[in-house]
Amino acid sequence: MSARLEHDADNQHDAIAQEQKAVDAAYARRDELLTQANQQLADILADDEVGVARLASVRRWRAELEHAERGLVFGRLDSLDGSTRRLGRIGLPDPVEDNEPLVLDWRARAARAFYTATPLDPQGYARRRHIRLDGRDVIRVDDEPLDPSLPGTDLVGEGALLAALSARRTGTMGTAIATLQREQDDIVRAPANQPLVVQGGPGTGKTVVALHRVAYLLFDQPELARQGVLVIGPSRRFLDYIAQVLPALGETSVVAMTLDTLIPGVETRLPETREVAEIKGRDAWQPALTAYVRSLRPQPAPLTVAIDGEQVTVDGDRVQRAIDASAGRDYHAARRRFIDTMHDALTDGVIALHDQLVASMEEGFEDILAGVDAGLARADNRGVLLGVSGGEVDGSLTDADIERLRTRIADDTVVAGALEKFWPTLDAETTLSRLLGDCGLLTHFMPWLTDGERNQVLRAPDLDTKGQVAPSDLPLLDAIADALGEAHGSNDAQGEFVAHRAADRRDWVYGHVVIDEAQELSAMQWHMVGRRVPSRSVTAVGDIDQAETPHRHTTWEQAVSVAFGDRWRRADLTICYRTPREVMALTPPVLKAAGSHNHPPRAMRDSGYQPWEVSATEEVLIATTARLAAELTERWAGGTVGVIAPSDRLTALRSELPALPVLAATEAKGLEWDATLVVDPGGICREPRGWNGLYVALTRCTQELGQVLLAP
Ligand SMILES: Nc1ncnc2c1ncn2[C@@H]1O[C@H](COP(=O)(O)OP(=O)(O)OP(=O)(O)O)[C@@H](O)[C@H]1O
Repeated sequence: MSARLEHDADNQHDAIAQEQKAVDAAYARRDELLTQANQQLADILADDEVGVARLASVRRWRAELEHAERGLVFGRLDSLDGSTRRLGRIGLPDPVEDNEPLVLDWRARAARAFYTATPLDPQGYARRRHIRLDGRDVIRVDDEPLDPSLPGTDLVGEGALLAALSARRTGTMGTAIATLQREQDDIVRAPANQPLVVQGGPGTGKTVVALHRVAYLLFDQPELARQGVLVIGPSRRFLDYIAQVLPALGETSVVAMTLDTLIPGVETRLPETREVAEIKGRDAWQPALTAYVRSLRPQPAPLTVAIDGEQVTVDGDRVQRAIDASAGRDYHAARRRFIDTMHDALTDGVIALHDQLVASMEEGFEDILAGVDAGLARADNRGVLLGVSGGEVDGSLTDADIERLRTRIADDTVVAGALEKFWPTLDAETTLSRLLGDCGLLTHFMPWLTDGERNQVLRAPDLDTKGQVAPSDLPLLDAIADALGEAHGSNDAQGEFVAHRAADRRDWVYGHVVIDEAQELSAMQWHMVGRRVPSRSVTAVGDIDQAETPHRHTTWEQAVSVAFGDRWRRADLTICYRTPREVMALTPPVLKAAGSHNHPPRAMRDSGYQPWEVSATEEVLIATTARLAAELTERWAGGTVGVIAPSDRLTALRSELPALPVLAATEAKGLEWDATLVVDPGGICREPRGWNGLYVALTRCTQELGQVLLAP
């Protein structure tokens, strides 16, 4: 061993020993805090609001401590003044109150330099150290001097980053808190008071950034935890990331959903064509549906209700005034207001009837009146409620009598039935199905549909059974549900954590919403998201060049103007961490053919594997693919291999390759493997938005790409 290598090894050994001491102290503190938290949980009495809130907060803290077992400490910053700070997944306070924390939370402002300091901009620091743990053992230490006289690079912690990126893929996403890059960190910590749209090519860490931003915002703005953060991802698999990357948060303050599950209790099971999805995604549905729901309010007409055997009528003018006075509210809120007014009007009607009877009595028909009143009182106890009886009519009603009468009218099932008939409660699914099943209504409210489009949208009205909706119906359903409002006023959701309460409510208003693969949202889906966050505190990440849904937008301006107008900010991620340089070199012509004006992101590393192509005729395509896939599986043993092919080849390939993921390009979005085999790329290009699909397919590998071309 040369003297230099020996010296490095000694240094590494000393540094590991030094860090091990600090890491041991951190784990001891974490264990102590965990014991304290468990003790507090046993002691807290949750018998009032304060107790319940305290219990929830200690539970949250305990969850954070539990999940911090892995990677408790990952870095250290050394200041020019000789002081040091260690960074970790969570902050650990020193046992002595005023002392510096033992471990600084990576989200704290003071931790920012760990992600942004470079030799060119050292921010008062002399060194950054990455500490790698295996369980509780320090196994490696990487030092990076932040000395302005050294050559600079735009990568932070390059050694640790390269090690993380070159590791074999296991199929699960890990946290990147130790190696977040500057442009990523800028987005993670950006203010949340304005919509932020993040454009990033494949592998630039959009998902990583989106998830770390959630963790950061909940730390930096604890009040967000009260409202909760909604994370919308493209697939179930994406949602599993939450559990891997944000374990403690996922349980308490974060609701993770796909667009198809945004309405609790409604499942999207009906298939649909791309054409129908495109039509139903258009912005013009929003005003059309609002107008349609408005049209369902009743027309003014006299309202006659039998109360205690008497016909009580509210005249048309008063009904008209009540309908007018309820305007400006959603359908059910307006209905509730109208019904309140009708209860008043019917009470007035009964009182008027009573006054008439008294007046008649005064005119000398006491005996007739007494007979009538006594009969009514016997029949239904009205006499008791009015405070009068056949034997002792004195003609006057007290305020308490009138109040009792009104309550009774409000509780009367016959009155309720008549009012329900006049202004019915509606459910969103039936209301939407009626519209979609009625050619006349569609023509009236959506005159902009061509005849062909209307026929595609039109469907049998008997499909209104619960759950029978297609994915593109969901935003329509949501728009209708919003215009209808809650039929019975707000019902408080149950659950200890915000996440549980929010997930059960369609109309929960979140503090912040994060959307991954945001390029796929239709205009109507943007409306659906917007309803959940009226503050427009939104982070949307995506790649406009990977869009595969049938909606027509091709720029972010077109995509998000529906939701944000022009009041949004854009940030770009420009470095590709996944796909190696050799593979990214293939993508510019594909991107151009997809009609994009963007540049592919800059790959940050070589893998040492040149992409390769093999040609095969139709007859041997499957067998050739199987052979090549077997070779790749062997070469990448311990890692992962994925196969991407045109949709019409999937069935045949899947039966030949049962042990491997065989996916269409659209299904492969967001996924990555060590090696990817793309089968019949020409066939992928011919699919709808096929060049975008091929762009996705080519950029899934972290190391090696092979293509099986179809030979003529
Ligand atoms: N700062 C980082 N440190 C370590 N790994 C990172 C970092 N940034 C990104 N990665 C890794 O790079 C890969 C790509 O990240 P991610 O999936 O977030 O990219 P993406 O932009 O969402 O990609 P796509 O558009 O293809 O879905 C993942 O393996 C991720 O863990």
